[in-house]
Amino acid sequence: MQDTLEVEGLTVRFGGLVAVNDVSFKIGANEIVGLIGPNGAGKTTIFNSICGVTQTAAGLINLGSESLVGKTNAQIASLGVSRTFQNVRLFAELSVRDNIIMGAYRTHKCGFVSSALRSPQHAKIEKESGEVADHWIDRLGLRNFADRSAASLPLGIQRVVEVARAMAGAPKLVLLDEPAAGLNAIEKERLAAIVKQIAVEKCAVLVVEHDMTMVMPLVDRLIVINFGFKIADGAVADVSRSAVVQEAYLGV
Ligand SMILES: Nc1ncnc2c1ncn2[C@@H]1O[C@H](COP(=O)(O)OP(=O)(O)OP(=O)(O)O)[C@@H](O)[C@H]1O
Repeated sequence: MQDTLEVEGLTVRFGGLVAVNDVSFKIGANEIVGLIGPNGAGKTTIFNSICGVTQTAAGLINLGSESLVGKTNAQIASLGVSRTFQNVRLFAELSVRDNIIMGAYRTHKCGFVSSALRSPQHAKIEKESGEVADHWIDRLGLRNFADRSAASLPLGIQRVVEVARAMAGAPKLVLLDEPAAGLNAIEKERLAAIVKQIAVEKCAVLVVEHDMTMVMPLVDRLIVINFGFKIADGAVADVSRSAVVQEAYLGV
């Protein structure tokens, strides 16, 4: 079976600095993979390359049969890559439901004129997007918050809303950028359970996270980056036993 994401020989340069050096990995559907490494290792740069935010110097990034290299962030999103942010980026004044509807809209191509004139096509999209939002509200336990503004909610709930918004776009790949940042232990546990649920949706998940207490039980596999190089890729137990990883990452 074809992998959802295939990264081959990815290299990214910032002037003279090689931030990502010939990195290759694959992620299959339903797989949750952690991307870890010390500060400045190159994790965010890999993330941003997949999203089309950072220009690559060399290598392939394929989502199924589609090449993502050279595509814009918006094109990549419409091909099926969703993400959440370390600093939650919701529409603060909009309700939880409307935030999630925004995620569902992304899958539709309805022009400005059609929207402005409230054409039958636009009405249909609006109805479908509402149904998708309600599905994710119920699925991720957000019903009690659906009509509240995003800004009025605790960070732990806002992160769940971001995941729901990402899922409403029916992605093939979800990128989670430090989802545990700022959460307490209970919120982390709840979010980890939710991430496990979304992987069941034939969705591949790539998580950048420093918090090992959240990552270890969550992921199927760990990829470790150090100074731009991939130094390990395997099951959590194997990677955490690796001498190279312990030396580089844990400073042992
Ligand atoms: N826009 C940029 N211009 C120049 N250098 C950059 C840029 N973005 C990142 N870098 C450098 O590239 C290297 C990799 O950075 P990156 O942010 O990808 O690491 P990281 O593993 O995500 O680190 P952290 O865990 O601290 O977020 C670092 O040396 C960083 O200083």
